[in-house]
Amino acid sequence: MTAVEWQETRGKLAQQKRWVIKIGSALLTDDGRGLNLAGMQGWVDQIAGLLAQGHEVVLVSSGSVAAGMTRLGWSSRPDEVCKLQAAAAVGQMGLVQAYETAFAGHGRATAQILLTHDDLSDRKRYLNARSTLRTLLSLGVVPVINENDTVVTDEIRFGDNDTLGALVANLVEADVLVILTDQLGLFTADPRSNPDAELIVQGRAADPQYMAMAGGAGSLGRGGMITKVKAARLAARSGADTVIVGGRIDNVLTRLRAGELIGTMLVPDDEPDAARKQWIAGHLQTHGELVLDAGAVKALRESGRSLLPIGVVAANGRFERGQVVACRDEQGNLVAKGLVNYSQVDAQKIVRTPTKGIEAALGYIAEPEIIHRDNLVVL
Ligand SMILES: Nc1ncnc2c1ncn2[C@@H]1O[C@H](COP(=O)(O)OP(=O)(O)O)[C@@H](O)[C@H]1O
Ligand SMILES: N[C@@H](CCC(=O)OP(=O)(O)O)C(=O)O
Repeated sequence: MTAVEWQETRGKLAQQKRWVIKIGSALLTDDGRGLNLAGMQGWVDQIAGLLAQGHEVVLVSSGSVAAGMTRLGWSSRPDEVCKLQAAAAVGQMGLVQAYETAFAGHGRATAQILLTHDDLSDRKRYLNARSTLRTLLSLGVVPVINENDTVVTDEIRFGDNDTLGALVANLVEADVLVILTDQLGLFTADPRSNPDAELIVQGRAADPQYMAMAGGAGSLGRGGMITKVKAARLAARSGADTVIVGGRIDNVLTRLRAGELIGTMLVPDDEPDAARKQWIAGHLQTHGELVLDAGAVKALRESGRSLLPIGVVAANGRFERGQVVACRDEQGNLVAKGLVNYSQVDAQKIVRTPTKGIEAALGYIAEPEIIHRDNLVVL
């Protein structure tokens, strides 16, 4: 790949609306001495700038265990899980307090979201997390996400927040995942032990050579570069680019947006839209079906609209909210697949119903659409 091609790819960042930004322990904890408040203020100022330019930002932030250790006066990381969980609970307070204060200076509200693996593997909770995050973004709020360390056990933890960042990028279908860390990016070998290692500027997330180059963590972080390269691969599944970059670089986020060639950019093999659709279509089985009238088929096929209950004539089979259903025309041809917002029982009650009639029919309204267009793959 040539320098001109690199530059072209970086130029896309300014147009990429939805960013997930992950800030790692190695940066946040000021080498173990509590939270790096000055650093946090700097990233928040830059994120506020991104928001003002029309971007949406989800922040995935580590730092709870390290912040908790300082608050509790512990100088070394304990081995016992219960102590780590206690430290996380104490430290998370300081972490969100620091973000809330820093964002308030820009007139922005923040929202704390603590997730576990179960939240993302259970369909219903997955869909709820997704719609809450989308709502927060539409309100201009900055979600601040961390793993719910207090309730997870070793077997089920993400452990590192790189993986969590990538799954969040899948969840919100982000355009780009930015991983801020303590090195300038991915090097051909761990620069701590290989001073001659060279920075990778750009490559394909799926390229196996990057896994071979990546080593483990420094003293504070959990995952090292291996989990960052894996995260880039995961993020690519829903079409997101990943940039691994030094969080201590002056104005790092602003400069990334301006297209500067800093850090390492790892891109998906497929076009983002194709990857995103494949992801929705491929990672879930279909459970039941919705039968669409001709107007709804046209709205989906020709105008890329969401599917509203008014255009649905029947809901067949057994499905729950959050499962994938097949959408067929009245002749039985497959038109689309998508994540449905209502169970079969409720969907059947609102067929042919205008949006304003949903509440009267069900006694509640989950979403105005039966399938949102972001969750729909037209085939
Ligand atoms: N090929 C590599 N390029 C850059 N850093 C590497 C590489 N291999 C291993 N590392 C290590 O990964 C560390 C960053 O990961 P980690 O400590 O988990 O940070 P974070 O808390 O930001 O996730 C670096 O400090 C570095 O020592
Ligand atoms: N959830 C943990 C973070 C785990 C962690 O350190 O992850 P990472 O920043 O990826 O090395 C915490 O807040 O302390």
